Amino acid sequence: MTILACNKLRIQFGNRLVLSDLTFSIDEPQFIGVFGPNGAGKTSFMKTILGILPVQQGTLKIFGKHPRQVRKEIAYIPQYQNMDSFHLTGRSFIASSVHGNRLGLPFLARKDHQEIDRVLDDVEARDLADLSLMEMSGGQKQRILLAQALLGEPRFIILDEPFNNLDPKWVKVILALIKNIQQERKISVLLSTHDLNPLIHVMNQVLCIGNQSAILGKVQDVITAKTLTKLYGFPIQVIKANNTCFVTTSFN
Ligand SMILES: Nc1ncnc2c1ncn2[C@@H]1O[C@H](COP(=O)(O)OP(=O)(O)OP(=O)(O)O)[C@@H](O)[C@H]1O
Repeated sequence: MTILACNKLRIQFGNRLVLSDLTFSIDEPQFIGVFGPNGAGKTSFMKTILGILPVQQGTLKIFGKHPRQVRKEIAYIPQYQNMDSFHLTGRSFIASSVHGNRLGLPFLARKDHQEIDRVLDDVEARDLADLSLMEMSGGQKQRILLAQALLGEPRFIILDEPFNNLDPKWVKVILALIKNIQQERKISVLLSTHDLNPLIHVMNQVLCIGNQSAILGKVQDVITAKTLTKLYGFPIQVIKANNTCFVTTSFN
């Protein structure tokens, strides 16, 4: 079954055209990295998949349906989440959305507690269950957010720049967890980042967004100096070495 299909999709805010004529499909569960300059439309595209932003022109189908019809099957970790203001433990934070609601602590049945334990185990975070969010590091909070996203066993997970302010060790840990879950459950992951390098060996395909358009393809086909320089409108170098490639800029 086709997972995601866009046909001549256009995203626009008033007169500001963000993306136009997007046509591509994802036909099997994959890990897809989303890459592109600031303001290119990565978040807007993700919000359109979620049905938060309307499709203005063209079509976008997810699991063959309109985004709003499959909302419960898609988990979303937005770009900015200030968890410091919450006087909650990891478990309480996850519990606050166990019934799909985001605010307030619901009464939890035994099966809800089991579900919370399950998602904590999924991200190897049982030790964080009783720790206050205020005491957690960025990487620990990211694991709690991921656990919350796994409630209800989503078929599609969208993560908008989850690695902001994380050091390379935590990026590696979180990325390995996500990749493991994606492969084991055969679900789809769309993850945006400004640093593509940690994803090079993890993603199946990359979606490069820029210049009001997007290209989906294998890393070796899409991550080239020519393509990225065009999408960024700025010189980008791609250095290939030791079976990997590094995306970099020249500031000279
Ligand atoms: N609700 C909105 N109303 C008007 N313009 C918007 C709105 N949301 C986003 N935009 C504009 O649409 C463009 C794309 O924004 P978007 O946040 O999708 O980009 P992005 O690729 O995610 O950027 P970044 O990498 O900086 O997070 C930007 O020019 C932004 O100013």
